[in-house]
Amino acid sequence: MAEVILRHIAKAYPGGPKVINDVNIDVKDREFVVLVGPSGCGKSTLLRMIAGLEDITDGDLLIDGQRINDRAPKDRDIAMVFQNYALYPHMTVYDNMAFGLKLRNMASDEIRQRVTNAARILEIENLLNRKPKDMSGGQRQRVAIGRAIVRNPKVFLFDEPLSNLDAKLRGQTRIELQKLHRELQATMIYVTHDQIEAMTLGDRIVVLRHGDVLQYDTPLVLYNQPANLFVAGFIGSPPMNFLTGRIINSDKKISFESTEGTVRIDLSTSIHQTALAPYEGRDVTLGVRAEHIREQPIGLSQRNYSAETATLIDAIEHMGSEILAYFTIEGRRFVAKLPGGASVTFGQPIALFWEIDKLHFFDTQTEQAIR
Ligand SMILES: Nc1ncnc2c1ncn2[C@@H]1O[C@H](COP(=O)(O)OP(=O)(O)OP(=O)(O)O)[C@@H](O)[C@H]1O
Repeated sequence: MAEVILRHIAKAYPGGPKVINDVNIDVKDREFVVLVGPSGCGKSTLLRMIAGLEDITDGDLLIDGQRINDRAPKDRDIAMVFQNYALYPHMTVYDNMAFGLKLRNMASDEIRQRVTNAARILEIENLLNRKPKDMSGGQRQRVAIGRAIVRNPKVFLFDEPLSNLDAKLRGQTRIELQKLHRELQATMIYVTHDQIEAMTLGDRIVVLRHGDVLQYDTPLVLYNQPANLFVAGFIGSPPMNFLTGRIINSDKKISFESTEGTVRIDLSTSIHQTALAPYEGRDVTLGVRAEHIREQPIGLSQRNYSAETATLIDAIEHMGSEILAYFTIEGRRFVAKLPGGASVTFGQPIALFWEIDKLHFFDTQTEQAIR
């Protein structure tokens, strides 16, 4: 069992403002939770507080119900894997992995068994006699993870462990980390600034900004029901398209009209109607994902797509199975994800349809989703 609970956790560095404000997170036993957010949002600070490498200014940190705020890092039964691997350059892989166990006076048979087992899981058995300088970045990263595994900790912490790897290796290692998590059945907390890494690895994801948790939920909920503009724009690739405007109500028909009036969408038969009714006359921001803009409204019932939006495609990216088609509305760049076979040409006028029930609306002032 290893359940980690952060209750009203706050952090201020000496003489500075708060960099973590009242954070509440529960990580269930065996869960893989990812902390994600832009640079400086406080994710490393939060992880280091869990590891015991930073003091906690306020709040309670509980592991399996025990408050461990003041417990030394070595007594927390937590292992951390760092971005820069932090291997000892003069030691072999075996000794790097065995070192922490020797310090704990573990019997050498037990050490050998643990190191061999970790090396098998990570498929680095043939590297045990190498020194770090004679290995690739990906291999060094495995050794760093192996050093955590041999300790058999209650909780694994990862601080951007893949950021020194090239794109291809990052992709492969992501899949290996998923397998590792399944095999070890351990609680893992993982920090990254990369939303794709967060989406592919996390059972649940904590989105942080300026030391606040903006949403904590599963990848699919973050993607399909972002709680606010920030999460909507941060999660997803390509990012969600946004258009500012207001809700108008004429002849008892609710619709969205963009600020400059070039887009008007009848919402009167949509799922948004009830939630948007109180917003009549107010500023809202419409969000639409690239895959919900279509070249043709095939497969949608009539009430489910917008009147066509006539536009000019100003850039095209052929991805093979799909085409990213870029266009501009009221000075904002939009992107539509069209099927690979779609006949779109640069500079040609095109009519695009928006899936109405898949649109998102946000209160422009509070930035919160309107539901
Ligand atoms: N030792 C320190 N003393 C004072 N302020 C610090 C210290 N370490 C971090 N900070 C500040 O705390 C805030 C959060 O930093 P932190 O490193 O946790 O962010 P992060 O989200 O991990 O960013 P990055 O992705 O760039 O590593 C930042 O504003 C940073 O400047």
